[in-house]
Amino acid sequence: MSADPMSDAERAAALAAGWALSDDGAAISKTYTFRNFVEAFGFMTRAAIWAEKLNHHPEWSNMYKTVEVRLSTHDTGGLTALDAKLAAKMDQLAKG
Ligand SMILES: C[C@H](O)[C@H](O)[C@H]1CNC2=NC(N)=NC(=O)C2=N1
Repeated sequence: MSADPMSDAERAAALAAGWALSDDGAAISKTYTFRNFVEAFGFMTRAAIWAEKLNHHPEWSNMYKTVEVRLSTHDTGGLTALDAKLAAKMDQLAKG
């Protein structure tokens, strides 16, 4: 699936939503903190379903009630519109 490079507007929106840009500009990352492990894992379950729908998958790790997420488009080695789309969807899903 080819994806357009992430636009300046999409990057600004992600940063405004609390995502951090990597030093090389090729990824964005964010740590979500939930009330407990079950809510953290429920978020991951919901996000996994959407990642599969988008065919765009996060690099993430879960420690108890936190979920660390890193998004990048492996096929292009940088940030694309798919990363912006998945980031926005994850933010929405994190609200429960
Ligand atoms: C073959 C499969 O469609 C590709 O490997 C997809 C799967 N999920 C993906 N996820 C991410 N983050 N980047 C990709 O380039 C990517 N490519």
